[in-house]
Amino acid sequence: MCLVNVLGGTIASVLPLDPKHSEDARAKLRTDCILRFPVTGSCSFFAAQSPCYSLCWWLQLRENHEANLALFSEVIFCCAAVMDTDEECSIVLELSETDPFFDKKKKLLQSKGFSPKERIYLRSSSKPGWMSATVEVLLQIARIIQLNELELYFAEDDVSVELYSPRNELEALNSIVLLTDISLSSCTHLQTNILLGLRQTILDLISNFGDKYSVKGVVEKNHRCDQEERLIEWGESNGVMTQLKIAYIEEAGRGAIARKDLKVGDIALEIPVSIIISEELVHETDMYDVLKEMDGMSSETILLLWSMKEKYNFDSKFKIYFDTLPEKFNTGLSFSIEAITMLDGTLVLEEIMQARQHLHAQYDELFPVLCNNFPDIFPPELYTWEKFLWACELWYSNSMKIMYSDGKLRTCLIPIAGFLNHSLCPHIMHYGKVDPATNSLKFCLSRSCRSGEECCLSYGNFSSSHLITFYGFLPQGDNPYDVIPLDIDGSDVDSTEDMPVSNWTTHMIRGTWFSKNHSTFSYGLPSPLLDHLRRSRSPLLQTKTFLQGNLENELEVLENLKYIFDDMMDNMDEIDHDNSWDEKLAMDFKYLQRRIAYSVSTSCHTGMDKLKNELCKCMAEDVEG
Ligand SMILES: C[S@@+](CC[C@H](N)C(=O)[O-])C[C@H]1O[C@@H](n2cnc3c(N)ncnc32)[C@H](O)[C@@H]1O
Repeated sequence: MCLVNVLGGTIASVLPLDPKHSEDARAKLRTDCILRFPVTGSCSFFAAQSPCYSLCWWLQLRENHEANLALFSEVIFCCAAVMDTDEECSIVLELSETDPFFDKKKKLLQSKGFSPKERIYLRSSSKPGWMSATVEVLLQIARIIQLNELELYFAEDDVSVELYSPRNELEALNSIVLLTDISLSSCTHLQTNILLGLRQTILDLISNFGDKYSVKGVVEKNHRCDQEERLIEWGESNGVMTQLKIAYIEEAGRGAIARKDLKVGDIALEIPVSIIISEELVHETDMYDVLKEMDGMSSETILLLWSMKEKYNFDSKFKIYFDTLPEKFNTGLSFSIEAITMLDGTLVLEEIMQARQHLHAQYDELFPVLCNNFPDIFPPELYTWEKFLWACELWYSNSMKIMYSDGKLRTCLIPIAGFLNHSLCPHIMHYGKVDPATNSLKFCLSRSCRSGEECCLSYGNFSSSHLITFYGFLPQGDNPYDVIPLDIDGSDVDSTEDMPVSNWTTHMIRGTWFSKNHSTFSYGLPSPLLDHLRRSRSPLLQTKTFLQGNLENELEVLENLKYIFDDMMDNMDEIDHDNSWDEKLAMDFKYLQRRIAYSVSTSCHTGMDKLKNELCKCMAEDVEG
């Protein structure tokens, strides 16, 4: 018997995923990330489901803007342009054996006719279309190599995929640009022409991709940004170099606008380490002397407490920065009871409730003890619950994790960079590592940005539930990370040699509109989930055949799934008051979750109809036979 529970629902029906698995996986991913893997979001699938609370309590509630290290550190897949003859060269794309998902990616590559190490020849040919055909092959391989765990879960092996996610597409395209740049440094004249041609083709693809998939922020022209301009002037007098100016963007507060056309590889913003707010700053304060003696006090907590006081320090070096911060952050953490009540039946309800409870517990642990014992250092009027919540929201929504030249990851506030908004199709993807040569943080473009266009970052591969809770917004466009995790009982499914079970230990579902394959046995649903459900119902059946027993099994799988998602929709009653910012966000999220559940239910329904037809044909053949 296989039980499926949707994580979410009402609070009472929530079953947590196995926390051990999540933690192990997170730890593994983190290690990989720091050493050689792009951090963006690989962890967020787990983070969104299983917040863990420990020393670094407030930070771990949210994987804050992660260090985006990939293109700055080791190239994550072996790739080399090998020069063959004057007129011909080849590029080798190799999936690294140390990739945490090596086996799964290898299988996917093989299903598309590629091996983990492929040499692609670039021939300057008179045949029309040779370049686009070559680029398509390079891209197919690069996309698979660049998949993160969640994208891999939803990857389909029996269709030609044009897009796994905007993140994946931009990573794949940029990895080929990087590869051609490496090759261009050592090649002959003729090879240079071929490689430059390839490079330009990829740059054009990046530009077209941005035009097609990005949702452009609309600048509100009648809003002044005097304070923000003062901050930029202050930054520039302290060594900041920027190609961006600040403006108000509809529904997103302030944002950064390109002052001129910016190309892939251009540095949009460069911030010297000297104006980054990190733990070193606090070391110089008397507050640090008190806090460092306390057990379990993390540097993030110390920074948070420091920022509560520094905001009111007229002599602060960062006064101009603090003056530009909003008085209210409007994240899920400050949702009203009315808005929270409206979230009943949704995934975000649990996330917000857990986070709030946790923050309250942490506040109670620190206060009023600190104020009573050290009133000069912790004046009670600055350490109220409201001010504490403000600081938590500041650090959740504005901090970034940065790797310094000493190899240490630090959680930082970065003046000016804090104006960059998030996009599902970002211009800047890698910004997390201090350049030791300049001792500065560089925000380089992974896709071009036209003069006057808003320039956006990726905060990480977060679900909308996570973005609402910790950032207070729902991104525009289809978010591929909006998954509904499923807690499936019955994971000990036996495998036989010819029918191996896919070794995914957690399962999930997302809007079936993301899928290209709605045929029988696929239905737009993730194959690891379907395989698991099939095997747990009937381990010995030869699946994906049109035999009666198998079709009946298949039908039951879809019936069960449909039942769960119909139930989810029934539990999300439609309430219609969207007066305040939080009630509007709650309604928008509810609509999103309903849309996902509806798409799953509809796909199941369509699949069931197809299966019933097949069953009828099967039975008719039996009768005739
Ligand atoms: C790092 S700040 C970016 C600057 C911010 N807009 C401001 O005015 O200070 C992060 C906050 O910006 C807003 N934000 C970022 N990306 C957004 C987006 N795509 N849509 C709407 N709001 C966004 C959210 O309020 C989020 O908490």
